Amino acid sequence: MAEAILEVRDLHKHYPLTQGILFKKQVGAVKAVDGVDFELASGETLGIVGESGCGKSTVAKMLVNLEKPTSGSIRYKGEDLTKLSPRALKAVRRNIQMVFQDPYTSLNPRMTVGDIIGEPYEIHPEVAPKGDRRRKVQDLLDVVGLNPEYINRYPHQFSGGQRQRIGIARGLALQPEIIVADEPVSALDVSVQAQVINLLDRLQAEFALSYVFIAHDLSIVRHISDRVGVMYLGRIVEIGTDAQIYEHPTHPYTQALLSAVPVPDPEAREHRERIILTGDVPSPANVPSGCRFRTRCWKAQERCTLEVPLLAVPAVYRLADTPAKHDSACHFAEEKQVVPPEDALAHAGPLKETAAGTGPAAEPPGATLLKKEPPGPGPDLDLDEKTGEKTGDGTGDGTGGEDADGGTGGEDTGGGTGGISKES
Ligand SMILES: Nc1ncnc2c1ncn2[C@@H]1O[C@H](COP(=O)(O)OP(=O)(O)OP(=O)(O)O)[C@@H](O)[C@H]1O
Repeated sequence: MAEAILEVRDLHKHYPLTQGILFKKQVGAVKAVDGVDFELASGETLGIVGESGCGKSTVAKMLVNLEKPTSGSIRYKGEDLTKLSPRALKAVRRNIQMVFQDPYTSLNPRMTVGDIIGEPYEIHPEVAPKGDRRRKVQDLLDVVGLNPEYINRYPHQFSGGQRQRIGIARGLALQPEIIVADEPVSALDVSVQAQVINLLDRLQAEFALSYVFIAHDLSIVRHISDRVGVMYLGRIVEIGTDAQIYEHPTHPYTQALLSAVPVPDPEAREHRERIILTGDVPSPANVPSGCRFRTRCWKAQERCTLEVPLLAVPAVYRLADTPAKHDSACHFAEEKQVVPPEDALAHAGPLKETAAGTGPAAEPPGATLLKKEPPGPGPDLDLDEKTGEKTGDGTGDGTGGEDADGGTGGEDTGGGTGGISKES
């Protein structure tokens, strides 16, 4: 891995739970983030996936200093951001910017697009002197595929995809090195998601950006990420390259998540195995002892109640030369192919259907059920990208009806196709 630009160690965010009105007494804590470790190399994309409530957004907020960690360190080029003075932090923070989930609520409706994108210059005037700002903002609009002439328009005059482009332009304004994107496409129409993902891909190459890309959609994360970390209840339980995680997962939680990913090939879909987890995710205010996944894990044994599994290469794979050799926080980590490898989909034979409890413990309470997934709809990610992305010239985001010109439909009928592509 190239040199780490960002290093996160033992990061915690605990929100106190208090009781009493006059005399508040802490009676517990919501352990939103409870010991997260990862590195981000220069120029790479680290995807973070996990179910709602597992702490992804809280990690993102701590990376950009919107939340203060309870403990742990966040090192940017070796400097611990949690220990910097406010003044030093302000200078360093410029290099780590965030793109938010919902472009409908994250842009101030009373501000023009020019003011929204240029607002960071008020805090960091050294990046763009006053006389230069309008031109800089217009350049940014152009870079994200919007017409620079729309600088005086308001957010409501843009479609969802266009608004997210505005959010991305704002994120780029201070020329950061790292972008933390928290579910950047989940509020968008599926037809627009691919365009925004492709834009992020292009910008990464153009500006040598490193991304922390947070999402719950595993297909999108696989497409954009070089490495992927899987979060469960405030911790990363497995981390590795996208091929290691998707094709050679060793943690039961990752395997269960992957088994729910839609498979486009009907034949592969019919033969793949579906793992259905029983029970709910425990409350982050009441985390199970030992392995936090044990209450839903079909492999759980007594050891899992007593010992917290470390995020490390499992002993069985330590000396092996296999893609299963990557960090996994499970006492009984074991490789299991859940989805056929991307390039083998066309030739995939039937995946063996195994019974729950093939691990060390057979059929414990709360066992996972294994059954074949009924044939369902294919993936809903539209892989076509429209090349004509500027508005006002008859092209746009494909959402229809939300013409930045106030027109109807029309603008969103961009021409050629691109499609998501990834060099591996
Ligand atoms: N300010 C807060 N006070 C108390 N609890 C909080 C606070 N912010 C988040 N939490 C709790 O911390 C946990 C993690 O929340 P977080 O938003 O980071 O999860 P997430 O994985 O990003 O989920 P989602 O995808 O739904 O946003 C949740 O249980 C949430 O209720």
